[in-house]
Amino acid sequence: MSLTSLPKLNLRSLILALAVFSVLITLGNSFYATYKVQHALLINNTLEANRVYAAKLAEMTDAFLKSAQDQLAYSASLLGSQMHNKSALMDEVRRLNQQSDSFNSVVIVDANAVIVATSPETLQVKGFTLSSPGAQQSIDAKKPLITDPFISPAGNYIISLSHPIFNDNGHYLGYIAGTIYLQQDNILGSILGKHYYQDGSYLYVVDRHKTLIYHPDAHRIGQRVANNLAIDEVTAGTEHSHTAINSRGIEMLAGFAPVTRSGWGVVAQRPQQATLAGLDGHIINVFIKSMPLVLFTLAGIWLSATFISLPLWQLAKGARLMDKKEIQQSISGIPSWYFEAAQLKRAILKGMGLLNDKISQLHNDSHTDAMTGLLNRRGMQQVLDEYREERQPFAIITLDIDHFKRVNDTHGHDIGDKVIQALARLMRDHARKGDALCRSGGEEFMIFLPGLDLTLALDIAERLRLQVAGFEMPTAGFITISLGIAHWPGPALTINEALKQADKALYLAKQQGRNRSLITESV
Ligand SMILES: Nc1nc2c(ncn2[C@@H]2O[C@H](COP(=O)(O)OP(=O)(O)OP(=O)(O)O)[C@@H](O)[C@H]2O)c(=O)[nH]1
Repeated sequence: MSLTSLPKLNLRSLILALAVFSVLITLGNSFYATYKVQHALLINNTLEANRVYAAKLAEMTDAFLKSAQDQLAYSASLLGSQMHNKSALMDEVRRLNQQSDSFNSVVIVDANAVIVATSPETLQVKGFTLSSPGAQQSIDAKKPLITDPFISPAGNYIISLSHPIFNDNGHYLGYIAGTIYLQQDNILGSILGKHYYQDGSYLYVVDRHKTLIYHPDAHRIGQRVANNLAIDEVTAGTEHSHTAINSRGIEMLAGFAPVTRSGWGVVAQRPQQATLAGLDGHIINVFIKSMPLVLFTLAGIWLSATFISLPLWQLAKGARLMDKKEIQQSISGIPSWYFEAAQLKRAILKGMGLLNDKISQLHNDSHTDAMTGLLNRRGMQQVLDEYREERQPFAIITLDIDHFKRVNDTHGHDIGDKVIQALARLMRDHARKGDALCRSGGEEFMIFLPGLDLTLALDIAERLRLQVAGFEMPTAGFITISLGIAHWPGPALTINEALKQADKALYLAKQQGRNRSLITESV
């Protein structure tokens, strides 16, 4: 299909299409940008909130460990002189265990790794010689210690905070330890579990070997976590946040902070999907809220497009109907309020003016005899048609120069032409407004006199004849004319018949000696 065969679009549709396209592109662009900005904002805010949250909890955990170690240090300082006093030892472990919720159990172990006192006593491990790595760690260290997780003699998975006991001479007597049962209710749960979020958010704690020591899913405690960037970084002592894939393959927004005292790491995380869940709804909400303004804008564009294109549309419509008579006036009335429309209107009106002049000139030319300026046969026919249509009665004078051949023969054709032109001038001088003067043949003329009867027409014919006879033609001198007169009364007679009567009268005038006017009423 060629371009020219496509249906033509109008200017208003084009402006509308362009404006609507621009509005849609701008809207799409701003929604996309809003979505992107909100997306980044939500993720960054969540990452930062999780980092701050993890840092806060790491700080709280650190404060708890310090307080617990201070408590153990105090007890150790009391026990330096009491290691032989079994009841004092029992009182102290009971006090420590019951006075606060810091520990699940408290034990005192002598230098030979034998448990000498426990609280609660239900543990029934008193007298038991410890061989667990945690116990050995505490004995070997001989200094305050937070152990790695290990299995206690009572079968609990624990970590232990211990403090060495020395006598006044600085001799090592053993240690006092508070334990935290990792897989049961414990102080870490009290500190960390209270802050549990909704919508899939959770936090966990790893020790310095990346072993989970606190996790909302108790089954996971004791597991070592590999290939987790957040854990790698937090156990290296870094406080930060970034996305990480959890053990179930879910993308999480993780914030993490180290607990410096123990080398542990606290990780707080939220599923990325939960963070972004509201975003689509938010964007749809923005879309719905912006709709009234968008529709208002589109209506404004539609009105503007109509207003802008109206003058050009009216001019184009006018130009298409240029051949209609009244169109020039209606084009003049088009309000062309901007430069291009005003110029086009001017050009169209000017073009139409020139065209009309040309047409009327051509019309005149085709209806006028060039030599005399009188009507030619076509012009004559038009006048007769109008009379017939209007049923306008008229008188006919047909006239012919007498012996015109002689003028030509004597003075030449050019002088003959001048005589014809002079006669035409005389006829015009004698005519009333409304008479139609025609050159019907070489030296033959006709005059139509609307509304006149035969008598009046005869008078006029006579006056013209006398005028011509008394007028000296250039070079040719005096000439005479013969005239035949008839009348068309209306549809009772055909115009052709009336013309024939006039011809007949002229013929008779010639026959009767020329230079006369005759009436014939019937052929
Ligand atoms: N100069 C000139 N002569 C014309 C023109 N038209 C016709 N004639 C001449 O007019 C003459 C008419 O001659 P005829 O028809 O014989 O009639 P006449 O000589 O006028 O004689 P009657 O009409 O009988 O009085 C011819 O010689 C034509 O050549 C014209 O436009 N110019």
